[in-house]
Amino acid sequence: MGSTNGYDALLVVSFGGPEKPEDVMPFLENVVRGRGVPRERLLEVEAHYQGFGGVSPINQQCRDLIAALDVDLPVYWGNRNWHPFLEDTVRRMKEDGVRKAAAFVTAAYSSYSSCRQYLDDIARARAAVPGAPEIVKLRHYYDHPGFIAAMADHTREALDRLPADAREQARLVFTAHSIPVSMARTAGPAGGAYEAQLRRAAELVTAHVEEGRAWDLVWQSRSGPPQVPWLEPDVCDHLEALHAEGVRSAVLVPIGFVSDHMEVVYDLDVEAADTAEKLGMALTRASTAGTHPRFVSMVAELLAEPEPAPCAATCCPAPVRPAARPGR
Ligand SMILES: CC1=C(CCC(=O)O)c2cc3nc(cc4[nH]c(cc5[nH]c(cc1n2)c(C)c5CCC(=O)O)c(CCC(=O)O)c4C)C(CCC(=O)O)=C3C
Ligand SMILES: [Fe+2]
Repeated sequence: MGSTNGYDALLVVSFGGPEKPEDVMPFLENVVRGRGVPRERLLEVEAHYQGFGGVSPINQQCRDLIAALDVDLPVYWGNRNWHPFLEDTVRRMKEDGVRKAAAFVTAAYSSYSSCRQYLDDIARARAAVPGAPEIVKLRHYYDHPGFIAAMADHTREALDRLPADAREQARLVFTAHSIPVSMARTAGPAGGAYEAQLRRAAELVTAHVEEGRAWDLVWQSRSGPPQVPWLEPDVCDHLEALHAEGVRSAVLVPIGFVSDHMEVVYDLDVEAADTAEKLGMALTRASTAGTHPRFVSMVAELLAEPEPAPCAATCCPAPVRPAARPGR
């Protein structure tokens, strides 16, 4: 599919992840630089990565998505936190003569972490490369029919993986990365957009799967210092609450992510699965959009849309972080 907007390249922008054990700590230090994440939390998360051989799945998932794309443009890939770094990619784009690229970010929703921070990453990379191409971030796609169709298909598959007698009553438990409550309040042009968009996507997916089936939206992968409030409830606490209400089966739907990266395979497939087993609940997990054909074709459709208006400068502001206490 061609582009009507004068794009001469597509840039896939992602989070990045380590691919060998010795890269895990330097990667994590990039992620949390200046963000007040306690050391204990970092060491805990390091153990999750080392438990998977020091390899995050996310980079390979970006390669797979790029390989699956059917677009008539050269495709580049740059990350926020690990190689290939965005700045190196933007330099290569400039050397290749790219003048105006569309950026597809592997995050579908509004918030500082899922939108503004990527815009800032792109701006910083461009500032470091004299003559850098113009880079236009494609719009949020949480409600795009391609994303919704992919998630609905994967949710149906996960329902089918439940024991037959557990399907009828199974709750759909949509999950997304928790963020600080203060970040959630200021997400999007009028605030609250992260949660509102997630609710909308969950509603659309449920309507495609089975109108009227009960669903919830809960949070996973909480980070940050314990005294700072983040969105709750956590998915594991929620499974306990459901169990106490008499619910005996659930399908986890990681609607907040677009690939089965570490947050999904550790926090859901290890931790939440463990919680469900202890409770005696039947639990399956839907795959993320990944390389589902409708998700892949969505990228080409976004490229063909009229160029999106840039986000207002006041949209999804950077959080004001409490100054680190002395001795920390
Ligand atoms: C909204 C959101 C998304 C979804 C949008 C998007 O996809 O961008 C997301 C994705 C991801 N988060 C990831 C990993 C991590 N996130 C962390 C920490 C944090 N995430 C936050 C938010 C989000 N994160 C926040 C507010 C923090 C606190 C620090 C800060 O204010 O920035 C930490 C630090 C350690 C810890 O967990 O405490 C890690 C290691 C990976 C990679 C997985 C892999 O390697 O496969 C991915 C895709
Ligand atoms: Fe994160």
